[in-house]
Amino acid sequence: MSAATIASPASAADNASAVVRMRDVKFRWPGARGFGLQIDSFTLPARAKVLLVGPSGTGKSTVLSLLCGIVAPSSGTLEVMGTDLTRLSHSARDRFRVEHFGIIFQMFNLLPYGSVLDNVMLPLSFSSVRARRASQGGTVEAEARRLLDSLGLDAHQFANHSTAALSVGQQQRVAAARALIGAPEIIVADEPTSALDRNRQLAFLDLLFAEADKAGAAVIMVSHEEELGKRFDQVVRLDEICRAQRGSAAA
Ligand SMILES: Nc1ncnc2c1ncn2[C@@H]1O[C@H](COP(=O)(O)OP(=O)(O)OP(=O)(O)O)[C@@H](O)[C@H]1O
Repeated sequence: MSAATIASPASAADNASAVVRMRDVKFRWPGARGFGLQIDSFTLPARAKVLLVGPSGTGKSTVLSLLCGIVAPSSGTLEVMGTDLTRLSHSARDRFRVEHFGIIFQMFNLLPYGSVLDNVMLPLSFSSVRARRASQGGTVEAEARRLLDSLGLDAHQFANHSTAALSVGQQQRVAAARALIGAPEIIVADEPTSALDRNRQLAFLDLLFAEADKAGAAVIMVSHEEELGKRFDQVVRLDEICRAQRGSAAA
């Protein structure tokens, strides 16, 4: 296997300010025949936009789950913002995640009975740091509305709508605003554009990146569509950074 390190053009400087560093990480989903993977080295520089690509079922979402502490490696080092997540308890990882990560899930995971605004402001209930940042320019509601408008969903019209009544594209904007509110340092996005046509995909990425830049956030996005890579600083193929293992207890 080749061990590849994600690095932007100014590699030395970026490495010094990397937001994620993974080294010799091993993980296996439970069960004797569970899928496992091993990541030798992976570095996400601060403020970088990185696209992680690979065929379906090869472990892209699993890498994202490891990276943001939803699951824990069995061995190795996983450093995020200078904190080794492998040393944190499950609940400490949960607190750490909401503070430092904005996550756009593949199916968006919006609260179906909450309003658009309820959904966008949800992370602020769990992170006082993000709540403080979100209120810097006024109120947190004003910031939620600003993000929705900026991402292409008219807040005046939709703020109090139930998210269950929104189109997929509209839900995607709500999920993105929820990830961005309070300026977490890392935005993780799992195939958020797969339901859109190419023009809408690219337009959405432009809006997402403009807000991520404003917040100073790095973005790591997973997709099986390598052509989206032209919008990113770096495209990384999953098999460049990790090997998958099935059915043995090696990992
Ligand atoms: N929650 C889970 N429990 C057990 N095994 C899982 C779980 N999630 C994923 N897996 C296993 O991990 C393998 C990799 O899945 P993963 O979702 O990471 O791949 P992917 O590359 O993101 O796929 P896709 O592009 O289809 O979303 C799957 O084949 C499955 O066997």
